[in-house]
Amino acid sequence: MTTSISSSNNNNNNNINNEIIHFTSLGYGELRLAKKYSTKDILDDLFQTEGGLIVVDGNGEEYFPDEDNNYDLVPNKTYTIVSEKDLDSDTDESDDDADEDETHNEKHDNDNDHEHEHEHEHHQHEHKGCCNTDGHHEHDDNEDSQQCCSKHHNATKSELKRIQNSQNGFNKLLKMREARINMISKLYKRKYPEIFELREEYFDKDFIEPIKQYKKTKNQDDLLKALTKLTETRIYSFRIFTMEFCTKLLEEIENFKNTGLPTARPNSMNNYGAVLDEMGFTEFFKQLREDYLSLFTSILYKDYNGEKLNSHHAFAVQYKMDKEKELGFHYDESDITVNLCLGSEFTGGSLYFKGILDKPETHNEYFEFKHIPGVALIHIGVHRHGALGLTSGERTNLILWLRNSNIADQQSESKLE
Ligand SMILES: O=C(O)CCC(=O)C(=O)O
Ligand SMILES: [Fe+2]
Repeated sequence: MTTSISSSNNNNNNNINNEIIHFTSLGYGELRLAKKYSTKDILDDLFQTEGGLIVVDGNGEEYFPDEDNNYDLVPNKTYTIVSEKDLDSDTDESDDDADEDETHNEKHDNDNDHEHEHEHEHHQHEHKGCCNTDGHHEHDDNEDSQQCCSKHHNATKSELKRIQNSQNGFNKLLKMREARINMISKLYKRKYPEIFELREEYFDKDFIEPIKQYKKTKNQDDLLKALTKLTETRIYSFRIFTMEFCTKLLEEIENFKNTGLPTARPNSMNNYGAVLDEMGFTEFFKQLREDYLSLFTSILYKDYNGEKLNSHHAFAVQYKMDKEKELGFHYDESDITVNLCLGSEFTGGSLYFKGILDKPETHNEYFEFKHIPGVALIHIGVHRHGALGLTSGERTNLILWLRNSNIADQQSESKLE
């Protein structure tokens, strides 16, 4: 069975894709939001600017709301949100900034003060989503492989780190997430409400039968029949959900995106997709982690916290020919990752693996895996990997970052080259 996304039978939500506005905020990530939701009150809430919201376009021009609280913004353009409060605290800490400038100039001999100033301004006003700021530890010398020059990134990296490392910055990120979740839970009309609750009937029989058998026999070999071992570095493939469920989930994600409700970037590297936890799937994935996936991880990945998973970040990544086709070489901010292809139709886009970060003896590995709708992989989070370019169609994958951490849903990912 092939999966395809239908936009014609969306219930209640009109397709308003062409009215999406892109917002970026210094140090606090990016957001897609329908024009109809881009009012002063909503933006203040989503960016936690406490009334001190400033909207600036790519030329540095400031926008002001009309009497109905609306801004005259152009769909598909990127606007920067600045908080008056953050500007104040930036001025207070200008001494620190000067120190950081020196560090920056050491790294880039050809930088001068003027260039730096320009980079800084460029970052504030024209940041197009090339490098999210969520705790991204980048080691990239190859500027060609990035849309965004690393110089630009580094110009503000220390500053962003400072913001994010501070307790205030972290609390603000949490509040922003809470504001998105509140808005979505009030306004989102689910296309398939039943899939937000984990039911046994959604599992592929090749996944659930071995689990049932294992519960009777307590024999690990019975459980592991659900998985196929692909490499000595512990990459396994398995079918987890039925194709019918995968198709519904894919349509639900598409439906959500078409509403124009606030959509954060899924992680620091993927630009397109959605955070499933924010859509209302947190309980679903918590149950999946605790009652099902942990059975496997506690046997297979003891040395990577497989027995101690207590949080997750569930998101979808999307690749399209005219948008994002590939994903750079990186490792995940997870202990263990599950990656399930949902569809729809595509060629290319294979996943490749090149050894585990903390196991140098594995670094000459090269393993390529062709994504197949309905088939999942499970691997160690620091197993270095990337996705090759799509050659046609569209690909959406569900990614589950499983962690032992007190902090659920921290979004980051580390780039390697
Ligand atoms: O596109 C893929 O299948 C891989 C995505 C991935 O590695 C990630 O989001 O961390
Ligand atoms: Fe990844």
